[in-house]
Amino acid sequence: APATAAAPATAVAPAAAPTAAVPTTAVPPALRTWVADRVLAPVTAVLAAVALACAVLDLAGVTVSTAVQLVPFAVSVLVFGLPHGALDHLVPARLRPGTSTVRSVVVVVVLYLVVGAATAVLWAVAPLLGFAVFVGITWFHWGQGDLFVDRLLGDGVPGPVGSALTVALRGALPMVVPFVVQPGAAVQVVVDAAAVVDDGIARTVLVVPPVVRVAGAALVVVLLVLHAVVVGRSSGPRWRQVSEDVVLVLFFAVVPPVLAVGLYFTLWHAVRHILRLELTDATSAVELHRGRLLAPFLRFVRQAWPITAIAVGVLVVFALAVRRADLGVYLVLIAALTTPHTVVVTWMDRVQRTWGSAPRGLTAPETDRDTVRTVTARTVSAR
Ligand SMILES: CC1=C(/C=C/C(C)=C/C=C/C(C)=C/C=O)C(C)(C)CCC1
Ligand SMILES: [Fe+2]
Repeated sequence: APATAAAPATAVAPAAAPTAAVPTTAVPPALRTWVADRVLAPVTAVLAAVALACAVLDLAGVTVSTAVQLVPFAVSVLVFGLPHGALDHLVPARLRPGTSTVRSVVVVVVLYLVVGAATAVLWAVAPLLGFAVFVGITWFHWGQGDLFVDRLLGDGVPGPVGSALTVALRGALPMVVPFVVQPGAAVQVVVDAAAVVDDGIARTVLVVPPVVRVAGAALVVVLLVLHAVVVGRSSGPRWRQVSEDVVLVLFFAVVPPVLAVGLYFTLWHAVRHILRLELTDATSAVELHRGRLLAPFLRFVRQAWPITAIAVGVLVVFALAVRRADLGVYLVLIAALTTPHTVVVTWMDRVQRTWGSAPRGLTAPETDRDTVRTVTARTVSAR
């Protein structure tokens, strides 16, 4: 009898204790290492290399052609970028036990129709305001994407204030730095996108007032310094945080804005979010825990292609309707999709508690360490 009484206690303890008490150990170290070394570090290195190349070209007086600058956004229609939101309809079913797939799909489809339509109406009535709201939402959304990765890896700045600082800084780097350092090029993108819905705006000459540039620069510097100080004081690993901050600020300062934002969207934000989604799929999560990156990604591609195809269809219809096919058209579509997508991801943040001190359920519940061990043992013994 004592043996049977003791058994459940030992079986439960290892899985439950770390999640509740020590957030940094909620994700096994192996997964943290795979993600940091094989996904995050290579992407940071690519951005650093592009920044260096652009700085050298700039010194040599060479300008990067518009066609080349558009490549990452063009690629993002099919690779990483547009697909990264294509599983939103499955998110409630995956993260809330007991939610049926049908209910999950219906709720998210209604959300997309209502919130996406509201965004489209705002653009139709006031395109420049529409773009401004889009920049604000992207600031928040790209920041929250980085916050999740911090929580997954157990580094970064903890607690609600730390979360707000992380989101404010990481969203500001792509959304504020281009307007501060390369205002002419950045503002041209805004005018081109607004002109999709109101061609009168095409002739508008927008300028970023010097005072706004100075205020933007001051804000970014303050956020960078605060982040560096708080990360420096923390006991966790600091190298990733600080190196990413430095690379991102230089990247958005020297790389032409369209190229910079396109590369960041595709390789940084979308890749990180796809990883987050893969971790909500039990099969993929187990594979990720074992260091496999390709199989979960192919699984994601299989799950994401139908909605991606629908989104591409909407893009084509929209381009035909406005009789243009350029970055502006793509950005208007992304704006309409990003508002509901951000609602879904904010809901994920709530369920996964990424803003609090003790994040929970960052990976599918079936993939705690014991399950991974059992699955591994089963696979090994089957050989
Ligand atoms: C292209 C570009 C800009 C804005 C891009 C935006 C706002 C993109 C948003 C994409 C999203 C939200 C994708 C989904 O996650 C700026 C900042 C005006 C600077 C100039 C280049
Ligand atoms: Fe996103």
